[in-house]
Amino acid sequence: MSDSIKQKEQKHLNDVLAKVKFAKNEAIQKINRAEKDEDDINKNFYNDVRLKTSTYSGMMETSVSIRQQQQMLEERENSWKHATHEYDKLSKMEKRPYFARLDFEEEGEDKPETIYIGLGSFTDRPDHYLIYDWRAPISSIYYDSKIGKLTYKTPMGEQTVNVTLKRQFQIKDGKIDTIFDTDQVVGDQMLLDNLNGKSNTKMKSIVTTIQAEQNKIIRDTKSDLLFVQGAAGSGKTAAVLQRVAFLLYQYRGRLSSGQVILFSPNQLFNDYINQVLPELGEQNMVQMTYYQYSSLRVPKFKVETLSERFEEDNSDDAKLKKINQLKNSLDFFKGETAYTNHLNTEDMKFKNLKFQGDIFISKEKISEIYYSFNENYNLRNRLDATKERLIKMLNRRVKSEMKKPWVEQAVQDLSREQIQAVQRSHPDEFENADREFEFLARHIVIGALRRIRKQIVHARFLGINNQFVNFLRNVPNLINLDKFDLTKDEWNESVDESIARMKNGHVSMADVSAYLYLFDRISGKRPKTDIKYLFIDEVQDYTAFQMAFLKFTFPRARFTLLGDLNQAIFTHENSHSLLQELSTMFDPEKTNVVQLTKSYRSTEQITDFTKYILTEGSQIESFAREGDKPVVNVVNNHDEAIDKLVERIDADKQKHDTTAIVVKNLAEAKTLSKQLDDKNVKNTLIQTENQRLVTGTLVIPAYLAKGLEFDSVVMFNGDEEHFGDEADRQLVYTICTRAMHELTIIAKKQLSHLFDAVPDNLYDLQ
Ligand SMILES: Nc1ncnc2c1ncn2[C@@H]1O[C@H](COP(=O)(O)OP(=O)(O)OP(=O)(O)O)[C@@H](O)[C@H]1O
Repeated sequence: MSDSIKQKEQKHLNDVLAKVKFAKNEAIQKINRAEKDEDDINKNFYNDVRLKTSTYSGMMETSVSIRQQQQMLEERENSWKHATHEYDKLSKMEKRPYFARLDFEEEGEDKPETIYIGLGSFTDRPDHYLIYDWRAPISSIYYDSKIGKLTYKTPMGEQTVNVTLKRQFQIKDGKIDTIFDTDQVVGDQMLLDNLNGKSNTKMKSIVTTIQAEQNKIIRDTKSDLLFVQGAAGSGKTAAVLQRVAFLLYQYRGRLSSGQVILFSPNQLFNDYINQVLPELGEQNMVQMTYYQYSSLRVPKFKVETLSERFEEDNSDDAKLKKINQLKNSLDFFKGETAYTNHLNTEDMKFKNLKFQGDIFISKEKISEIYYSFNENYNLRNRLDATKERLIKMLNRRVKSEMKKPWVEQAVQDLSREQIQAVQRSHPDEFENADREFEFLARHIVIGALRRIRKQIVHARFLGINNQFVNFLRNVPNLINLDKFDLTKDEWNESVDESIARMKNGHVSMADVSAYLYLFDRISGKRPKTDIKYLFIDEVQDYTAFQMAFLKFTFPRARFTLLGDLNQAIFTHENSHSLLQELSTMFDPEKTNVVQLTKSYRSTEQITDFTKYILTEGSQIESFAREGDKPVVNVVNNHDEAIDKLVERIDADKQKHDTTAIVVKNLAEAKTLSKQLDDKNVKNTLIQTENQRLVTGTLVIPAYLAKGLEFDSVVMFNGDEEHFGDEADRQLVYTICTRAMHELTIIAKKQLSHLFDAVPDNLYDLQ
């Protein structure tokens, strides 16, 4: 780039920065003013508020005057918030106000236009944009087009422009570092620079280099279901976080971050991505894992953890696999829906309401009331009407209970202070002693019955555990077991196991969703209509049942699902039918399936190697970023394997911030970490998802490495003994695709056959 262009651009940058500085000073003054005003209002509160409390009109006047003071405080608070937000935005802009420039001519206008694009917009006077927000309609030209004619969408319809210049900047602390002019969509050089960087414990935003196919995902506003199927490292997670920022901008004032929910694979991942939105000047959406969501809702049970689930899924128990396949299916969801519908006419289980050890209202009576309402009632209003009746019954019982001997005794046992305290709510004299007794007795009975009242209000008379068991027992009548290759006996055995687990206070991942769905249906829980957008990352690890349940729970939400069917580490072969089952849950007209085939995370050498692990990996394209070929070490025994590992760790220390040694499960991770400790090799064992990611050498089980990336990855025990099963193929792919710059596989005796299809020239055998 010629010096004169750089000088001109630096001059423009200086002008913009001067204006940004000026605006920042104004924001500081506004903040100071708002703080001073607030201080003054607080100080003068008692002078300004006219306290008159002796007459009614005086009291009214006082309250109006307090309200006025409050309003003034609120206004100052708002202007303080606004100015602080502005100040934060401008402070970021001072370092790097924009990253791109576009020159174009609009159709019908002969004067060319120049715009600059940055993380946020900036005007020096109304409607005079010195910088456009990257999410503004016009900015999409930058992401979508090469040089030349194109159309883009505006709120008023399509607009055609002729783009004559696309320029990218790297600006550091107010100085232009580099300038690239490009005729590409988003120049490869800038992307390459970004991808060459080191891994980080926090994911970064990709605003400056969003690719055209990612931009389609980010700006989709039409679909009810947006399903993104993308290769490992193709930027699914990155794109979806930009999408959240885009939606918050597009629907500002109508959509808040609290109405967007993201389900992530594990807590570690939540932590990894939680800086992206704040970096873009937006607040984080609600983030949780499915495990958190479900376990929060069943506090009395311990839900199976990620690690337990992983071990279970990899067990060789064929029957268990079939049972889980059934429980995870859409058929199971439909069967349960049919079962709950039938509860409208019969079979609802109730518990006795007890008082002082005796039955107060029997379950038979409750059932009689519940089914006394006509068939137009649904489960929710049937329950509400039952509660209402029970409360009435309870009220009627107060009188008869007051005559019971225990009440007489309780009244006699009241101390003088207790009597005085109770009588305070009865300011007048009692007519006679009988009236006084009655008053005290009523007070005692109502107090004693309060627990039952609460039980009624909270529908504790529903026997949810019993009901769940009843449902499970009924499954053979609701679902064709043959389809799942199960016998009635096998099913019944599994029900016994579920019951035994629940008696121990545990519930499996496969059971918990069905349990919650049943609970929500019979308790008439209202769906969460406030959530407008729901995102699921790593959707291939979800079951069709879970998806149907989430759709039921968040009926107004638009779904964005991201997944790589090749990385299903929990649901394996089911994952391929997930897409098909999903298509039956959403309107096909409003479903958009997008494929991302280019992988950005890894070097060309790593992507070319990893795609051969998959049986159908030929579609995956690598991004041209050079690195070393993956290294495969086949050694004779464990000691040699550890020696090779230590060698690798030492070599990596010179080049990289993070080396992750990924093993199959937690037990292996623990053993290996200890062995490295014994050799004085510093390492961090990642054993729960509640830990924080750190740099350095990590030892991590595969299921916790989901969605993450590291400079260098060592797959330890990549041999036939540990990964000899065809079912491990997707897991091996997930492990190897975590590597950004370097990949090493250490195997004892014989390399796993899952690497058989990789051509010899794509790796170095050492
Ligand atoms: N357009 C882009 N510009 C810069 N970096 C990008 C871009 N797209 C993706 N990346 C980077 O590539 C890496 C992989 O992206 P991401 O984690 O979003 O992929 P993914 O599809 O979710 O992967 P996986 O399914 O393997 O977890 C990240 O470091 C991300 O920042």
